[in-house]
Amino acid sequence: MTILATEGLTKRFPRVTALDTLSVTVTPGVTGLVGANGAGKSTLIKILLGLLEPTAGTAQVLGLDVATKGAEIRRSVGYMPEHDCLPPDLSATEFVVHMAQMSGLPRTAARERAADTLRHVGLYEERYRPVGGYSTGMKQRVKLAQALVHDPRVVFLDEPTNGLDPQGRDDMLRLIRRIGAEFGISVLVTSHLLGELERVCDHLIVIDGGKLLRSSAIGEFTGVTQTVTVEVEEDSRPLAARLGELGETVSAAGRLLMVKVRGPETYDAVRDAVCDLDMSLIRLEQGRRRIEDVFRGSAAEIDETGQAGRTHETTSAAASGGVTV
Ligand SMILES: Nc1ncnc2c1ncn2[C@@H]1O[C@H](COP(=O)(O)OP(=O)(O)OP(=O)(O)O)[C@@H](O)[C@H]1O
Repeated sequence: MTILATEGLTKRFPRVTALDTLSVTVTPGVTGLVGANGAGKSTLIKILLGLLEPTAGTAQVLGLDVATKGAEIRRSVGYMPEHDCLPPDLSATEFVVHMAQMSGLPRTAARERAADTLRHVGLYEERYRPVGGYSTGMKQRVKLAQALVHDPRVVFLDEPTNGLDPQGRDDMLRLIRRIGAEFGISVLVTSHLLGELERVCDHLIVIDGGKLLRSSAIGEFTGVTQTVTVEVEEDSRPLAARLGELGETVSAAGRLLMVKVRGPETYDAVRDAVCDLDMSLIRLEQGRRRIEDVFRGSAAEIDETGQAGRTHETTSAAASGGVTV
């Protein structure tokens, strides 16, 4: 089943091409859309909602053409916009009930759904207070609640962790995971931070300058590496030396040793060396690549394909944890 698909999607503004012949397919689950600021993420979401007309190309959401079925798409899709858009004098309840009614729910059903949804996003106690006095994290939850209140099949979340502190980010990421896993709603979530999408998504789409860099299942980004991480209770330097004598390639990262796996004999060598030195093994773990490492590695590849140097900057900046405006 396809949640959405674009084919050659292009959006040109007078001074910039925001989307450049983008062809992607999204299947059910939680999909991350990652790219630096200005990569074209919000533009794509607005086109998918039928709020912005593409210059060229086509797109469908839930099988509906964005060019002609915008209103129908918006009935089945929830949208959490990036920027603050909440009326400060209304309470969360008043606002979310209003949004539910706008989606066609009768008043009583709207009130019930709003109460349920606010409880799901963790805003039950404070729901009668005016939104203007809320913290950023609480405002993000109200925006999320209004996107969910009409029981959509899909939600588009545009930078939901923006402006949140680490605890708020963790809470929001957990909520996003629950929306996908427990409520069975497919999620398209954007971020300029690769690391946080790695934690919640099943699939990742990476764009830069409006072009597709990569679209893959998370497992394909983070497949196992040929490195094993070894941690012992004692000073690890004698162990590194011993493994070196046994012909293993070892590098140290703090108190951890990274040992290149030649084959099963590498595991035997670690076991024997730890025993010989009478050490206590805490951890022996096969390495998994982090998405950020994949992009560090692929910067060279990208350059070879002749893409603009900007791509390199984007990926390295994203790899270091974030890209700012
Ligand atoms: N209405 C508009 N008119 C002119 N240019 C626009 C308009 N909307 C977006 N752009 C430009 O299109 C490019 C893509 O913008 P977009 O907002 O889609 O990026 P983004 O990846 O969502 O980044 P951000 O997270 O900073 O919003 C940017 O260069 C932006 O300045």
